[in-house]
Amino acid sequence: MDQKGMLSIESRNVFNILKKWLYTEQDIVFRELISNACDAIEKLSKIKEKERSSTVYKGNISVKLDINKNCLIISDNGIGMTEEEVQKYINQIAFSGATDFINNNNQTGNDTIIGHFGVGFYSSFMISDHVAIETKSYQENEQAVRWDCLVDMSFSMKEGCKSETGTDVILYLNDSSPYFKKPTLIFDIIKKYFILSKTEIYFEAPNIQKQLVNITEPIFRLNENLINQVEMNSFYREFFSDISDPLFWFKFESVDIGVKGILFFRNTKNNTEELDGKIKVFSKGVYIGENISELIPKFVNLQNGIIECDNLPLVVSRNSIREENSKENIVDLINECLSQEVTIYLNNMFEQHRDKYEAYWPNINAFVKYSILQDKIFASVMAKKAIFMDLSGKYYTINEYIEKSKNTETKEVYYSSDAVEQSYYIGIFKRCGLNALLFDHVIDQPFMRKYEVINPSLKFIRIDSNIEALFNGEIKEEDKENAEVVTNKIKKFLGSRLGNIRLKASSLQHESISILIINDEKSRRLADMMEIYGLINATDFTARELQSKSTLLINLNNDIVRFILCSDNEDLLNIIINQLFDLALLNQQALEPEDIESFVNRSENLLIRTIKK
Ligand SMILES: Nc1ncnc2c1ncn2[C@@H]1O[C@H](COP(=O)(O)OP(=O)(O)OP(=O)(O)O)[C@@H](O)[C@H]1O
Repeated sequence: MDQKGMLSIESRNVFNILKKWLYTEQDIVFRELISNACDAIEKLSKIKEKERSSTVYKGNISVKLDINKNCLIISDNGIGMTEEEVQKYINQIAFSGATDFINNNNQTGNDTIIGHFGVGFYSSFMISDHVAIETKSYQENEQAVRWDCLVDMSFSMKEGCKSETGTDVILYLNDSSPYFKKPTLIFDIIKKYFILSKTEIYFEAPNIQKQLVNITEPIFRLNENLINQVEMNSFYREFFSDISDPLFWFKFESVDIGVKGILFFRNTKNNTEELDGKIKVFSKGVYIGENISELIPKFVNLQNGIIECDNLPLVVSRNSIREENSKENIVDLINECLSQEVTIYLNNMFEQHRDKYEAYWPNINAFVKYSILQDKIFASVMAKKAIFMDLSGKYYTINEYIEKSKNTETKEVYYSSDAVEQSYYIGIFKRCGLNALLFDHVIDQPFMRKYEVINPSLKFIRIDSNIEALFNGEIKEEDKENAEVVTNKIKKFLGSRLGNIRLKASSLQHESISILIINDEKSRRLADMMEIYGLINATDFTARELQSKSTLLINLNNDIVRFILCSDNEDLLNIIINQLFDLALLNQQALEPEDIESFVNRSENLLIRTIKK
């Protein structure tokens, strides 16, 4: 029973296996055949280089849809094949000429020859049942070869009639082929995969004049100081189909891992853009994918960019990127490199061009904060570089703000989450010479919580919460009795309207404040969370009130409050107390719709009283 030997393969099934396992999209045919043509050109130019040939060699590829002959022809003026090479590399599936070429021509591993499995050519049977090759080798005295193969794997070889060096791959298509109806499908595929190919690729079809498809010398590959900004912007807009110019861009290169590229920061001021940007990855000039999650850190994906890494294979599946390069772990290296490059660039801008950083901030604000929440490398440097505008319109980092503000010991930072909703409190702060930061982007809340976790001694307090201490509110011994009288009167006239709101009378330094609703920061945050998770309704003030402990702060130093203290006019007290309470609710955006009518009536009543006086 003991046996040794080579496994055999039923060759007639090979095409089916190739079609099913390796190739799922027809795009692959064009990618493989044009890659072969690029390889053939690359090989010939390397040979010419080595021979120090005096004639200038310029490779080019043309893809032509011929409706009369029902075929698609992919021609190159590359190295071509001898009869022997067709026998070896085409008639034997899974036999690549790439390794032979590198060995025979003493090439180093860092060339840009693409193929290596020796199967790509056979993807052509995905769209054609009859494939032919007309080829002539660059070698002198070699006869041109014509090779024909049908989908049943029967082939014939004979002397060809090609007179120029190079190869034509001819795919005979069915009448029903979609490409005859819509030749632009081919144009779009070539553009997608080979837009950055260094070799000129032309396309020609009935009713479509021969035209260059790719950009052989894209502007972003130029040395940075040779780049014209206007041309760069128009390249960007076209390449990424963006209506706006980029905010800014930077190029990067890591020689160690063989990766280079450019990142464009998107101008998101219209807020109509898709959340994710487009990071297009190319290997040896061929497009291999967009926003590949293994390669690109999630936060970098928010921007647009081009990454070129010749060490990546033209993968069939994304997972194989990781497997193929598991030794070098190129995926992780590229991922880390991108995190670092973005971090270094923004950190340098913060450190060296603060004015520029601040000017871009409205546009990069959400990106920087999201990235801090997402990426450890980025957060380790940039968490301290997030800036916030204060009430006077100046930008500060949290640390800068704490250092300059009065609250150094307590490290309490007051903030407004909505300058319109909290305008009354902002007004009070400004009147009292106090300052606060604007945290008015949705991402500011999670950012703030993370910042507090990292810096436990720091507390963020919303401008309408726990602010009593700011006004040096205190209750003197001699005021205690007055405080009780005022509180009782207010309780009496507000009755059930007070709900859960507690009362507190205090002598505040600032006389202009009469009564104020103050929320407890902790319970308000809890209520906000419950609202986010749908446990309470945003418009249900009573439910919110139950969750957020609010206090009605009464300023004994205010004239209206003094009037309440002294007056016995129950009718007037009722009007004034309810009016003040409605105003306090209004300032909290919490005046319920059913109370608005009585508020308006009471206001009119007060006006009539004033007129009659
Ligand atoms: N246009 C061409 N000009 C010259 N030689 C070619 C051309 N197309 C294919 N060949 C030869 O045929 C070989 C097999 O091609 P095939 O596409 O099947 O595999 P590959 O390109 O080597 O590797 P891969 O499977 O990764 O594409 C190539 O290595 C090359 O030697």
